[in-house]
Amino acid sequence: MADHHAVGLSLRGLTVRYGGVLAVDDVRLDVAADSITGLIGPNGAGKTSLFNACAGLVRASSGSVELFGQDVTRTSVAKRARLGLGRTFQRVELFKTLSVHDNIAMGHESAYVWKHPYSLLQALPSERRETERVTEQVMELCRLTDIAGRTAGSLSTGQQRMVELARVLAGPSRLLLLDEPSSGLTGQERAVFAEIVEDAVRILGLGVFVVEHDMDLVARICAQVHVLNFGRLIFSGTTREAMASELVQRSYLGESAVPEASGGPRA
Ligand SMILES: Nc1ncnc2c1ncn2[C@@H]1O[C@H](COP(=O)(O)OP(=O)(O)OP(=O)(O)O)[C@@H](O)[C@H]1O
Repeated sequence: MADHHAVGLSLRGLTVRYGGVLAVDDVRLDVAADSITGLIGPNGAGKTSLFNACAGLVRASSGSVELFGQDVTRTSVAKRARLGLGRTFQRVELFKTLSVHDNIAMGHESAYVWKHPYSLLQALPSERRETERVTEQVMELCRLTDIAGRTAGSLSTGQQRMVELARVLAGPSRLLLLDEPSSGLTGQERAVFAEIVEDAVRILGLGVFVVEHDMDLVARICAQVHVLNFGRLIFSGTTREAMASELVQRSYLGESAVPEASGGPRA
């Protein structure tokens, strides 16, 4: 990684085992705090396991995870979230009967609910005003203002993904883990999603670490990529370098997944 980038997430010797399965094997990588970094690799390469180890959902068998310079290897999911780690999941999970606005507001309230563990009703007026301000800002950023009153359950998959992103952005996150954010999105929605993530990074000053199979999207938004294969890190560099790397091509990209200059068919 270029020296001028502050590091958001730093993995050293990270290893994840499930019984006899070595899912993540001695991975060392850095994720910038102020740009978008991709994590790619074939099915079963260990991408989700690596993400889960970053978030604290699975335990590292060995090695370490640092978040903004603080060792969080043995820290709970909730504590990592409070330290600024946010994540979205492959399957969107929203409160289906609540409005878009209220889903996003809850993303902000969850940041201080631990201060008032018994009831959200104890939130101070100043906290409520702040929740409203942040919710409006994030809805605007994610282009959701027009559908603020709709219930989440009535939205298309693409819209639900935007709401999920907005909900995470409304929280205290400074570094986001996005797991296959483009799955279920149309081509048009992918383009909009890419713009929104880029806007969020620029305007809110975030780092993003994204697992994504759509190489067009990766090539468009990621400054750096890390490539996993059989749990091992086989490449780190710019997306352009990854596309040009024979090792990456051979182990992962194949012909059909390489985006064509003309924007040809996707894999
Ligand atoms: N809970 C588990 N118990 C046992 N083995 C697991 C478990 N989760 C994942 N694995 C195995 O660990 C390896 C890495 O899986 P992982 O899901 O992390 O890969 P991935 O790159 O995210 O794959 P995909 O792109 O298909 O989501 C695979 O061999 C998988 O079968």
